[in-house]
Amino acid sequence: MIGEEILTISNLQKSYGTNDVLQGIDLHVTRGEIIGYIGPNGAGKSTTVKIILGIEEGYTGEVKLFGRDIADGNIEYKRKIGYVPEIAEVYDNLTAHEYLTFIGELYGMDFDLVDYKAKRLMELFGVGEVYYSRISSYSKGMRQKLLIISSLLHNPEILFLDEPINGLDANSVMIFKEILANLAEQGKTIFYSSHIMDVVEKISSRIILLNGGKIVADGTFADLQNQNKEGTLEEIFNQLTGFNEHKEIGERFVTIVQEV
Ligand SMILES: Nc1ncnc2c1ncn2[C@@H]1O[C@H](COP(=O)(O)OP(=O)(O)OP(=O)(O)O)[C@@H](O)[C@H]1O
Repeated sequence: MIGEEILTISNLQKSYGTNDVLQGIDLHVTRGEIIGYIGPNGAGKSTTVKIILGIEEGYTGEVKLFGRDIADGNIEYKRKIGYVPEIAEVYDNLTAHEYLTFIGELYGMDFDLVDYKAKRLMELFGVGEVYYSRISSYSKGMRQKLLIISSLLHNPEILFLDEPINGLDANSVMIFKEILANLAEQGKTIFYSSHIMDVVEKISSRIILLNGGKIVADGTFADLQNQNKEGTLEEIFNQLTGFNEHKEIGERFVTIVQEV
């Protein structure tokens, strides 16, 4: 059902010691949205996602997924989530066939169905020929494609993607953008964290910028352009995070490199 609220975050706060990473996040996400979740290094993007996934505890505030508080002890909601972490631990000694069927079976899928889906998806992503090869022999991009496929095998309702196109070549990025647009059309919700601003600008139906523990911008790219100096998302990001020292820092960096 389009228009249905999938994710609701109310006054989410999280600290690590004296580091108050999230200082009251409020967010309402509707089915079918592609949220570009951006912010400077260390802003708390991964922390937010880990809390929603139930991997990170010790927060205050409330997180509701599919209408239920994730802290209510019922972990059934995790079956409806797909996740591509920024850094993933994959069992390198397995083949994609072994790994993906293992993941599928963890989700309670039938072996033959998951094997069929995994093989077809690998083929469509241009890596069908390494389906029976060990993951340890994969290139970076091949590994990334495997992670993307593994997050989608069980047909999740919501996808959390942390730098998902790391290592993908230009053609594969184009395929991936189409996959995301199609998933959103089918009513899937996508939460996309990345530093690659031109891709975020193009694929997101809504962009959320986290800075200093708070959401400092929330809207379509056009909204953000209207509220700020017109320009690319990269320029808006620079403006909203108050950053304009790149030239000076770059010069000083190279000066120090040249000291011998
Ligand atoms: N397990 C942890 N223990 C202590 N501090 C942590 C832990 N995890 C994250 N932090 C801190 O929380 C802050 C937010 O980290 P987080 O990984 O959420 O940022 P991010 O926005 O995803 O950054 P990046 O863009 O660099 O991936 C950082 O200051 C980080 O050092």
